[in-house]
Amino acid sequence: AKPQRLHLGLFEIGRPLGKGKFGRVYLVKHRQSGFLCALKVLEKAQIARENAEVHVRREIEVHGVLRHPGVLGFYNWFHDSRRIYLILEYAAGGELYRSLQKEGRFPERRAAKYAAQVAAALRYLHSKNVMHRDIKPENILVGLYGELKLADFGYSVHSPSNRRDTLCGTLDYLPPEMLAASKADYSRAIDQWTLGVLTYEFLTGEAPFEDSPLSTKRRIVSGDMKPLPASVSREAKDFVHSLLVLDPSKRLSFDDALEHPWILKHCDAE
Ligand SMILES: Cc1cc(Nc2nc(/C=C/c3ccccc3)nc3cc(N4CCN(C)CC4)ccc23)n[nH]1
Repeated sequence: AKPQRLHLGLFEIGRPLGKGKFGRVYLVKHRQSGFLCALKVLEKAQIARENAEVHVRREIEVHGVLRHPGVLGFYNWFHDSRRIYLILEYAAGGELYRSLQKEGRFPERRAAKYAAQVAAALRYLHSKNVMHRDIKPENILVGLYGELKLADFGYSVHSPSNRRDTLCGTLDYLPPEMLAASKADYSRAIDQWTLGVLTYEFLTGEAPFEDSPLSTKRRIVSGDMKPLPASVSREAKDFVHSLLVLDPSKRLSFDDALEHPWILKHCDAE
């Protein structure tokens, strides 16, 4: 049969799940199949007011090509005169940051599993030359089986495959380092740092450099993170410290992170 155009009538609207910047997210059921999805409703007027057309276009363009168990599914989208509708995967476990808030911090086994899932999802994003740029517990949802799903690709961009094609004019005068690391490498290093911050937060319930605004900056640039509690294992400390390295080129790669003793200790035995 000819695939019919998508419209709101195809869905039975359920409870609101949350309110984002440009509109609400609802739990909905696709009437025909009974399939549960999350419908993200964006008000066009609100998008225009915030001059966020590019932002929304990017979210659709970037999220639309991603398919990975650690990335929230983006099924399709449609619009009418007043709104844009994104049909997204329904993650039945809710928001990760609420679990972290409620439990204070996670046991090491759970923190290690989560860190491995985020590392695998980030490695996938980079294989697609996508930089998320906004990884934090607030942007991570939990699936039905407790698996993590990176969500909210509004800030993400397709990082150019390498700096060369973003440079105009001759390459002759460029210093080696400008040609050496491609943009993707830089964004990889950014997400490696973020994985370190996230893992620290899983283990302690706090961010490693959390302080008053001024001293947070000072702490970050000097790599002066708040010490992990003595109760945290040596392997966990080593994992976090291998990611929160000031020199971007010296941070643990996602491949190495997934082979780290702390991860293998907790992730082998399913
Ligand atoms: C896009 C999406 C969301 C989603 N699932 C859920 N989103 C949000 C909160 C969503 C939200 C959206 C915008 C702004 C703020 C929050 N809250 C949820 C809460 C859930 N429950 C059921 C599980 N309980 C432990 C906590 C409450 C389940 C799924 C949720 N799947 N796909």
